[in-house]
Amino acid sequence: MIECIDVVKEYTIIKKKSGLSGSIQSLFRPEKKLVRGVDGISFRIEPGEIVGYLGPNGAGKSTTIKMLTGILHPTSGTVKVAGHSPQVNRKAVVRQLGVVFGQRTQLYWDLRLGETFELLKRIYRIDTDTFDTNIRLMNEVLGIDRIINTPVRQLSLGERMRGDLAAAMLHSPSILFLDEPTIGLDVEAKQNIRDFIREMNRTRGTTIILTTHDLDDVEQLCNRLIVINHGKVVEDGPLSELILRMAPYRLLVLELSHMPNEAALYHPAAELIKREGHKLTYRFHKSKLSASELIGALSTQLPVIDLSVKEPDIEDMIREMYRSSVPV
Ligand SMILES: Nc1ncnc2c1ncn2[C@@H]1O[C@H](COP(=O)(O)OP(=O)(O)OP(=O)(O)O)[C@@H](O)[C@H]1O
Repeated sequence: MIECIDVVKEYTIIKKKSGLSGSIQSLFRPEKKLVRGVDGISFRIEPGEIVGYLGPNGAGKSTTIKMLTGILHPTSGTVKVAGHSPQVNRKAVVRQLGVVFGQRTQLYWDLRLGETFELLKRIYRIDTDTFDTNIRLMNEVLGIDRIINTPVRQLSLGERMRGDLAAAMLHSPSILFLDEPTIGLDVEAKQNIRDFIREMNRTRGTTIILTTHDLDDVEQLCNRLIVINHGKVVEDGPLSELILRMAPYRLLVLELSHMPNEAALYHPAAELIKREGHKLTYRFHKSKLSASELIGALSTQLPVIDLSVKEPDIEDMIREMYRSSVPV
């Protein structure tokens, strides 16, 4: 459904020279340099997937999305969306796509939200039945009816995002690109947006590609992550697999009523990594031992009064992924 094969995108930049004479020289005899925004990426996304497309700033996420939507042409390699090249057959691709940028609205600032929708109906030539059905659905999942008569410029950030998402879905696209859809929103508004994304994927089978720096989005929504850094794909797989590979441990924290003898603290498959008063922290390998097995075994030999299991921190894991994928 979406395919990139060995895609490279080069940008030409003017090399800046230092000092006033350098600046003047650059003006008359600019020295050009090629930089790679995307450097040979390949992946395939099947219909109905929710994929997190992650990477640090400047990794090449926007460049990829722009090529998939036909805004940019790859320098080399193949890009296919729903069987079409976005560069050759942009119209056919655009019909399949909804795109939302969290940082800037695609709505018309001076129109009421409802008027914007009417305009999009004409631009996309959406038939009245489809339009009415979609407006009804957007009312149910995004509460659009409460803001439909408000001029776009008066909408709050969360309302505007709901408007943008509804606008992107009016022509029933099969693919939705969401660029930072929860940026700047409060906890409740973020939750609304995530519910909407899940709902579109569940009820309509919409394929969703999400670029985000919000790891709660990733945890709550994405079946799969593609991580890029310096224009190359450095990870591609389910979040659970990445976690197991990058952070295979869990922690069990036990609080005891009193300290028993040393031998009782021992478990053959878990390492006691911290002792603070009557509080003990064990580290164990997730694939070798379940938390309930460990809790069962230790609570027979220890006077446990409280416990908690801690999962590895996804933020740490992603940070490590970005750090370790820097080319030397
Ligand atoms: N128009 C352009 N001209 C020159 N270089 C560009 C251009 N657009 C992007 N780049 C460069 O290409 C690389 C990838 O940029 P891109 O915007 O795709 O990254 P990104 O992952 O979307 O980053 P961010 O998270 O900051 O939005 C960066 O080094 C960037 O400086």
